[in-house]
Amino acid sequence: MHDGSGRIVVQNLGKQFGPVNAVQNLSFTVEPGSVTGFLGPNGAGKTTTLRMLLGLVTPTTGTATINGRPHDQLGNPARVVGSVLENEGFHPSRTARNHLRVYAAAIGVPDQRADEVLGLVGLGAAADRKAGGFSLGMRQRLALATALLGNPQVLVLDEPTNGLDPEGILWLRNFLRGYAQQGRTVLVSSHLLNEVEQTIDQVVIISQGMTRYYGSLDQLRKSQQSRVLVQPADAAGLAKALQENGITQVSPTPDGRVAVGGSSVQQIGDLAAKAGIAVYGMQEETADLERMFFQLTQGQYAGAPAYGQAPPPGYGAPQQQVPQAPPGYGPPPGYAPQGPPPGQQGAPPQQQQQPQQQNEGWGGPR
Ligand SMILES: Nc1ncnc2c1ncn2[C@@H]1O[C@H](COP(=O)(O)OP(=O)(O)OP(=O)(O)O)[C@@H](O)[C@H]1O
Repeated sequence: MHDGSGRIVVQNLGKQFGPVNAVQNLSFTVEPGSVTGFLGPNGAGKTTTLRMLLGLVTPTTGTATINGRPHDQLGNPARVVGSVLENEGFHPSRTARNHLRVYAAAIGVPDQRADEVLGLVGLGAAADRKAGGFSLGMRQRLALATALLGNPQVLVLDEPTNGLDPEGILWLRNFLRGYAQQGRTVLVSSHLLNEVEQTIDQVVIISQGMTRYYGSLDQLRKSQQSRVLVQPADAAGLAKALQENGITQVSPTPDGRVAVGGSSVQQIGDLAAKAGIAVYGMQEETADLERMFFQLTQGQYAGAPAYGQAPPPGYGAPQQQVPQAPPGYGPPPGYAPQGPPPGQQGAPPQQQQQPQQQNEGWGGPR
């Protein structure tokens, strides 16, 4: 029997399709009570990983378990895990209710559950309409309703925001957060951080089939320090003056400026004046999570040492095939090519939003 924990554990998972390494040595844990984003660009290996988790693809290496068991050992898996994968088809001439009743019968739940889940996803009014005439948003809702039939403890959704309008994304966000607040597990893949950023607590970022970051989104956010870009008459002289005054996060930029972290415009200006170094311009750059996501997934950036010192903890060249970067940028503290940052695994869920009415937006009945 499975352990009923609601935990997803992926360990050293790999999948090779002929010469293609779709997934390589992937490890992460998804805890119940939270929404975890599974993020990466197109072709990163997200769908392959989810399909291995759901028993649809056999791993080349490693394991993927739900409640301590691989999918094929879950007994009646639809009662444990509900999933929506990309491109799921519906019989076009079957009504939404009948579609659900077919699936309900297959997993041994009563017919009336079809109407319950239609209500949950806001499709109650469209129960007798044929799925062939549904909008993309309505089809997404119907797919979610199908996943909910078995009242599963775990939900796994592959790119659920694809094709949704902003209202639909908001609806889905509230629905998923509400689901996790009931102590259930939600794993959502996406190639767009900004579409799921406000929905997720934890994040697994992959690229080229490998883990790039695994931990809480809050920690990733906190690692995003703002910095000041300074254009001085004497870059090396300014760096020296700053370092002598305890400001150590100083590095050159490709365009000849000096990037300074952990300091204010005023403080830098005062120290430059004291050292007799003219400053022609200063620009404050605020934290940008999207940029960090891009850096982690595209692998175009890696840290460079600052003036005369080692990079700060967590900064520096990643250990896995990530090309070179402009100086001054690097993966955040908590960057984890092969696993979670210390203390991040199993972090307690942080829920902030209450579920709202579940019948608005997302291409609802027309
Ligand atoms: N059945 C298959 N046979 C051969 N190669 C495959 C197969 N399935 C996936 N791949 C390859 O594995 C890699 C990862 O694909 P996957 O679909 O898992 O990525 P993804 O992150 O889900 O991308 P997307 O966001 O575009 O759906 C890609 O290079 C893809 O072409």
